[in-house]
Amino acid sequence: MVNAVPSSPESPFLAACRGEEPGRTPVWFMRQAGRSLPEYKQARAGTSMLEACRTPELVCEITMQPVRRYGVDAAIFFSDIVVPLAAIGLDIEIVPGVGPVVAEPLRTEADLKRLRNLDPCDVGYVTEAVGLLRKELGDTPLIGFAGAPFTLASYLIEGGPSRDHAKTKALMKSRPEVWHGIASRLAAICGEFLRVQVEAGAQAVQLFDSWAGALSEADYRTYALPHSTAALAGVAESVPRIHFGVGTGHLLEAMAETGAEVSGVDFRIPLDEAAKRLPDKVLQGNLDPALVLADDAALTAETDRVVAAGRAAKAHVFNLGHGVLPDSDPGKLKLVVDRVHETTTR
Ligand SMILES: Cc1c2[nH]c(c1CCC(=O)O)Cc1[nH]c(c(CCC(=O)O)c1C)Cc1[nH]c(c(CCC(=O)O)c1C)Cc1[nH]c(c(C)c1CCC(=O)O)C2
Repeated sequence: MVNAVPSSPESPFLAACRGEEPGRTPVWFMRQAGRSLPEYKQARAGTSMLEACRTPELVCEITMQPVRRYGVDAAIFFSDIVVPLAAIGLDIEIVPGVGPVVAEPLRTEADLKRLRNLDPCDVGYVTEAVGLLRKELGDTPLIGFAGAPFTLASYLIEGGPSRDHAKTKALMKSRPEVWHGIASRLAAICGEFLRVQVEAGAQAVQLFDSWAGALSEADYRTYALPHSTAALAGVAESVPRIHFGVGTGHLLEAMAETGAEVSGVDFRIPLDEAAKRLPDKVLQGNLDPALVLADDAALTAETDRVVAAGRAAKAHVFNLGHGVLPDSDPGKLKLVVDRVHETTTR
């Protein structure tokens, strides 16, 4: 008889995502790779953000940096939400300190044809980088991700980052058929981008609808929900799906209707309150990223509070309520990881 290969130790992150009781509360951070790490700044020196995303060895190195330094329970693939848009030929740049900037914003029906489907060959560097990472990561799971249609559309329609998303909302209301055309094409692109990552070996995905909080619940349901649902459908049944937005307390139930197994909660809503509203969902969150800049006593107390509130959920994946701020001290993030692990290991 052939000896069975010892199964790898159960990942606390994947167990929690499935709604099972993990051996400890898993923790990872949105934007855990990036400017808060000196080794990131060194690795990125002289390479533009998009160029870095297209260089598999560099993607692998940068993705691994926070895993090595913090001992987090999951890695997030180093890329950006606009990578698939640049890959289909849109002229997009990521400007340091600003964000994605689009040379010719989308505004009219004629612009629809610029949103062609994503072919896996367009992002061969993603497939290659995920393959490298699976070997490097061992038992640590890799999270793939994409931007949701509304958040991507906002960059494409506004031409860059926007506080009020005014042009996007105006287009939505005055030309709904153009809006739905743009958003459904973006859904196909981000669904394909997620599929590429999962097929290459990502064991979970996160859909970032960072700016969905700018919509009322009624508008979210009409203009965003169907497209986010379509984007996530492509990887349903294959891996756990996390869904996240900022300032989306009024949208928790509506966003949960996309079918994602895990609901990201930003820091404005306590996890125990979110758990009451979403009893069937695994919750991810929600330490205020600003607290990482507080003193150790305040940071530890707040970490403990989030862990305690998370016990009300079906299962809890500890995270920040939004991405790591660039001024964060990596030592403080390590303190958070260690505290969560020490206080929750069964
Ligand atoms: C809205 C959004 C974007 N990109 C992303 C979102 C959704 C998440 C969120 O709400 O923050 C998603 C993203 N962007 C990046 C990741 C990598 C994985 C991770 O560690 O989380 C992820 C998951 C790398 C990145 N994406 C970007 C950086 C900084 C680039 C640099 O180092 O110069 C990183 C590490 C650039 C980027 N790209 C974007 C912005 C707003 C910026 C910041 C611009 C700046 O302040 O310089 C668009």
